[in-house]
Amino acid sequence: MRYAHEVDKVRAAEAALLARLPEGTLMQRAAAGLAAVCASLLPRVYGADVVLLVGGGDNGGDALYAGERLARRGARVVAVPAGSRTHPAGLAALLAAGGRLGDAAEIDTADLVIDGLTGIGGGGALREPYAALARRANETPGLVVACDVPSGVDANSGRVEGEAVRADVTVTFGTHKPGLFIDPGAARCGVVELVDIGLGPELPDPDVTVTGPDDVDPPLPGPESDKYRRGVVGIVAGGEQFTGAAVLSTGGAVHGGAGMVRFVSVAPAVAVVRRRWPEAVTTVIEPGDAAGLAAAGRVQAWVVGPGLGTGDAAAALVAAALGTDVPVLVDADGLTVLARHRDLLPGRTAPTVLTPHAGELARLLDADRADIEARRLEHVRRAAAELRATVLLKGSTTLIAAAGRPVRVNPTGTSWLATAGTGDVLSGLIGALLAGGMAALDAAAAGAYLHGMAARLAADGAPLAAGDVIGALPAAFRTLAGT
Ligand SMILES: NC(=O)C1=CN([C@@H]2O[C@H](COP(=O)(O)OP(=O)(O)OC[C@H]3O[C@@H](n4cnc5c(N)ncnc54)[C@H](OP(=O)(O)O)[C@@H]3O)[C@@H](O)[C@H]2O)[C@@H](O)CC1
Ligand SMILES: Nc1ncnc2c1ncn2[C@@H]1O[C@H](COP(=O)(O)OP(=O)(O)O)[C@@H](O)[C@H]1O
Ligand SMILES: [K+]
Repeated sequence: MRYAHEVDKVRAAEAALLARLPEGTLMQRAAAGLAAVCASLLPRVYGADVVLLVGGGDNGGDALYAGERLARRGARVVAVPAGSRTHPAGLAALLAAGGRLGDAAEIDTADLVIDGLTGIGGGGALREPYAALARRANETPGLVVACDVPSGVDANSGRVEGEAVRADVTVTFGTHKPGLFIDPGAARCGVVELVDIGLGPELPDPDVTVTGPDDVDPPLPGPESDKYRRGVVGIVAGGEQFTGAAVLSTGGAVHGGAGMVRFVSVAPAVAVVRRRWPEAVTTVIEPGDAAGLAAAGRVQAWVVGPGLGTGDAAAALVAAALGTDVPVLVDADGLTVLARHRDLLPGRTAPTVLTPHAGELARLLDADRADIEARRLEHVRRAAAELRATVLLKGSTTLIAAAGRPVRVNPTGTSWLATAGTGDVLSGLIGALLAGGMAALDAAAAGAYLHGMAARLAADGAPLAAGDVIGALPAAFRTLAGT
């Protein structure tokens, strides 16, 4: 499992390690790793044109020492300083190895550019001349290798406020930084290579982990299984007018491995679901009939909200589901209802999973949507703590938080998922995994992984419809070992 640490943890670990090592050791380890990756990317190091973009801090120092190593192997290395200060020992080493100082125009013809403008010390939008150098590096036909973090990307959050380097490869040191995994920063990194500088023993538990195939462990049927033991998921979705969300959520559950799907709603939604998913066992209720929900039969997890509406009838059903002692996933309209009835959450004894997009989370937290999108990690953590739930924040990087646990980042998504109805599929899928007995955080992470994988398989470079994601769920499950 790949993992990441925030900057303060990295600095503390570095300080602990530095205290035991001769001065400069860590920077030399970082530079050696960076130079080795650069050398592996060049057809030939000897004679290659390498430009170093050198900021005023130690990130620039790393780039200078990596440049020294490449110069010693015969590369023509030019340093372009951006700060009022340039790491003096690093610059001296580069010059002694045959490197020289140059200007920004040399970026245009470089075979390889090393971005050493800012690393974990960067903050806010890049100022000039840093920004202009980043812009120019983004236009060069040569390779761009970011040192530690692409400059302009906030290492903790992935936030990009102005110009940011778009790297082909990012060579990061000691541990990953969360911003390398979270968009928009993640999209600037290219391939991420981790260089071991010996930090491991000094590092605390990670702040963020990335779900890998080995972490996705959905319940599988065995000889003892029957439909009840595999898990019955109850879905409360759709209304008089909106029936599509109900169909999609039910489809996600049917193909998500539920032993049985119970669908509970008003007559028009039940009619449509029954036609599309004869596998579902349906119950017709009057609008807002909480007793009807309770009488639908035993379930091991509820999904409530897609297409439900946001009025009093919907609120009664959300309250009824949250009043049970089984896991409940609240999505879509259910979240809008919850924003007005936050009192429904604290009394729960069973797990609650909330699956908002940024707009829905903004309503839940009384926050600004743009602020949530800019600082997704911070907000998803805050939501999990304040709402006492597992919170899955949807969007171009799906993040999943539960209090006291590392935030999970989902790596499988694709921007083709940005189409109406795909979120409804996700809710049914996670509901099925909850009903199958998975813990809330694991179910949400596994659901996001399988959903993103299904979308990739279904899209294959072309637009997809939400229904295609359902159709590709079996193929997504098959990508996991052991299924
Ligand atoms: N610690 C260690 O042991 C190890 C650390 N290592 C390396 O050190 C890096 C951290 O070095 P660091 O702390 O010196 O910070 P760094 O990333 O160079 O940034 C500071 C510079 O950026 C500038 N700057 C900032 N924001 C800016 C903006 N918006 N726009 C423009 N400029 C801006 C800021 O300017 P100032 O604010 O001073 O004017 C200052 O000059 C780390 O990422 C890794 O590469 C490795 O060698 C392994 C061992
Ligand atoms: N730019 C994007 N890149 C990757 N995935 C995205 C992007 N935008 C949205 N998604 C994903 O698409 C789905 C949309 O869900 P949602 O917003 O609830 O839509 P709906 O309510 O129409 O079903 C979520 O899984 C979300 O993570
Ligand atoms: K950098």
